[in-house]
Amino acid sequence: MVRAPGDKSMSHRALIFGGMAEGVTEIEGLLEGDDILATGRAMQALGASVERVGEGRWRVEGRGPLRSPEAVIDCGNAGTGVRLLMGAVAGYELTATFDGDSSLRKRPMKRVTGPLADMGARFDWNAAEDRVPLTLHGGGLKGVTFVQSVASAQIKSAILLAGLNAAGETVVVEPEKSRDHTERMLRAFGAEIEVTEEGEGWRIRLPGGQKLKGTHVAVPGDPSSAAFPLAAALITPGSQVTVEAVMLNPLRTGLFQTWIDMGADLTIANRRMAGGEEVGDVTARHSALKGIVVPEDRAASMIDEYPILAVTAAFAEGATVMRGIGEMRVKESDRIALMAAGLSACGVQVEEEPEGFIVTGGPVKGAATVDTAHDHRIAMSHLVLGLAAEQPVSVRDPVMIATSFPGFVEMMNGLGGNIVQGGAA
Ligand SMILES: O=C(O)C1=C[C@@H](OP(=O)(O)O)[C@@H](O)[C@H](O)C1
Ligand SMILES: C=C(OP(=O)(O)O)C(=O)O
Repeated sequence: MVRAPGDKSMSHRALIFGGMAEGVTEIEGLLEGDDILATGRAMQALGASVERVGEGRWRVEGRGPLRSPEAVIDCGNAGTGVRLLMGAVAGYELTATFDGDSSLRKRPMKRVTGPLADMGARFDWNAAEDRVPLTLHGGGLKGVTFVQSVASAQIKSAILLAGLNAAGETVVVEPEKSRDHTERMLRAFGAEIEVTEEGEGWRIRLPGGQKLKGTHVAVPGDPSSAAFPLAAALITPGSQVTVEAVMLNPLRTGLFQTWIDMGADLTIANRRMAGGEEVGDVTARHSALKGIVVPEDRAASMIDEYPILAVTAAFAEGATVMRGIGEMRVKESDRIALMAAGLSACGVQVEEEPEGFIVTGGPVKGAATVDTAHDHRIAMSHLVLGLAAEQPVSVRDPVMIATSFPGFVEMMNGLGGNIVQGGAA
């Protein structure tokens, strides 16, 4: 039995909301990964008090309106960090410059700066349009109605956070549902927020001029991280792994359903509530998987999980068709291209499409050194593949694993894996 690190989405939000709130926020189970530590430093630079008081236990205290930081805010590798922070600060009278690593500098930012500019924030592109580094001038916002064209919780969250300090009402219409951690956690911080079902998605209404109140946040285990040890069990003969206290928010569990559809022996026990979310202990046993066509309307609920799904598909009988996932190309790397290249190098049959890919199972040779382009999920996916491949697999640049899953190598080796760190790449 192992425990996955704290959920990354909830950890960013707990630090940001805590720093915007009046009073003290106590967090337990915080993911102490590099993405989150960068968000903690950012909130501190913006004037909040952010203090580690024990393992995974943090105390955050808002100190009035956020203020202009003295230095550039470095969000590292974190898309969630930079986009939510921009939304959070946009409602305050301040100027802040945001930057990140070479991966973050390639990711689109207009999807968030566009609606924030409609609300009244101003932006200077410091290097290239649509990219960090950029400078944000906040304050004087008015609420807007924004209809999402991509199902993105990062965009939705940035607009809602800006809306807290805007004049009038902010409305976000999502034609397709994306993870709802912001809506749930804002409520826990005392915010008034109304969510109504609309078609396949929902309409979210948030009155402006609201103050958050500090609270207690218990962060459950991250299903996106739990996916790696569970995948290892599914593809390695004789294996069984249980990950305890995994968050089971239905907007995050598309992968588990997909594996079950592929014939996986995956069971969930001890369902209970923790930190406002349902959690459960998830057990995977080595299974004879078969390829399927993954329903496209499931994409938002498993968008970060396609790399590891593709690995398990390589060990399945037949083809697994993954489509409607063009968003994968604008994550920490172009994940469709990187997975296609990595799997092909390991002897797996992959067909790349503009907005998806098809993986056909068969013997997985391994015996390759794979590029990860600063992407934690590409690195972890190929290391898991290596556990069950005929010959070992190496990954370049594995240091990014620490952004979301510190202790990954130790956990996998504790479960019987043989991942060796260091050596020639
Ligand atoms: O809001 C969040 O915490 C996240 C939203 C998703 O991104 P998009 O909003 O770009 O879909 C996801 O890929 C990311 O890892 C975390
Ligand atoms: C896409 C991811 O994160 P982010 O957008 O925060 O960089 C991820 O963790 O897979």
